[in-house]
Amino acid sequence: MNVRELLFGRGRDWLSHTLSTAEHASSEKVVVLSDGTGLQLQDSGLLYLEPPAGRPNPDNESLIVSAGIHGNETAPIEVLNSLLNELLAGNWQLACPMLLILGNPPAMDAGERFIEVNLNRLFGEAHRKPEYRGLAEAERAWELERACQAFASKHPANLCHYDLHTAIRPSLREKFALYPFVAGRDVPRAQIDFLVEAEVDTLLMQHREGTTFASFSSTLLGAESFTVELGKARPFGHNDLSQFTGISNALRRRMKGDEPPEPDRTSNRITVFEVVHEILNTGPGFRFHVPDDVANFTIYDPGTVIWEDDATCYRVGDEPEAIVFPNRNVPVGQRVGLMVRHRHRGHT
Ligand SMILES: O=C(O)CCC(=O)N[C@@H](CCC(=O)O)C(=O)O
Ligand SMILES: [Zn+2]
Repeated sequence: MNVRELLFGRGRDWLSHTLSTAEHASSEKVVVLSDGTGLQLQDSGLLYLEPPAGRPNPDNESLIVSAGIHGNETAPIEVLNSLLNELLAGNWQLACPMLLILGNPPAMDAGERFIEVNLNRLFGEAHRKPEYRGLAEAERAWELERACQAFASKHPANLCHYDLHTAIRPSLREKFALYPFVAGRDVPRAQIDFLVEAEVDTLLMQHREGTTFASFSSTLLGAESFTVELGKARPFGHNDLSQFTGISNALRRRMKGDEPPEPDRTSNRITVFEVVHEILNTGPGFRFHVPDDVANFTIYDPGTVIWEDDATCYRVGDEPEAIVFPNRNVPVGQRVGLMVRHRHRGHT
């Protein structure tokens, strides 16, 4: 049996193993590759990797890379699975400690965004709310938090987390990253370089703390974290993986600990937006005036009414604003969309 089969079973890889164990906890397994890299399958979709002692880790960094937090966002899942298959086949060697996560196995198996509740709204303290008690997604959020906390305590230096997604709508800016809000910080230059290397050309700065996975790892683990949107969500078997080589190559380079490419500092490499307003479903009187089929980053002129209810009417302010993640089908209290505009200040 090769290492892959020892970890995941005959004929399986990480993805097929995760789908096959979607409904139950998988037993913990540990294997060591011939080069000394250790792998510990902690649970379904939860894999810890550690290079052998003494292997150079040039930037002394540790990586958390997650996909499948939404089960129907399949391309990033396939990207991570392929990178792991390459590593297990001995095509390259791992330089840094890493936690790889496929977030919501039952939703992946069902081809759905989530089963009972959106996992990416349950991090931080949110999974403890009474209304989520007993739900599998609340348990999973807590399990992922504990795994990340254990990883961060063991490898606190230069912790980075990339939470990979694809979007429901088409997007006028196809690949973009969201930077969770943490008071008083700005995006490090090396992170911008990495996003550009991954062919992500748009960055959206959040305006307040959230309950997403990336927000949790930024705020509570002190990680440099991003939610990275890589294109449109499609079912397994319908992705054109040639559209994802940017992120795949950039992540592989980081995992191997290779030098980054020389950044081109002469051009405007990334366009920065900031969130100016988060639209929430306010309940029965809520009316959302953005059509269902509108693309992310569609621009609205000043004065346009975006949503209203019996007490409030939100109009675009003095400068044009764009809509991101419009989705009227969310429970009361949850996000229907983000209004964003170009950020004036900043080098990035
Ligand atoms: O396309 C959509 O409407 C959602 C795509 C998606 O899952 N995006 C993340 C963004 C997380 C963040 O706001 O940082 C999400 O909604 O959870
Ligand atoms: Zn998503």
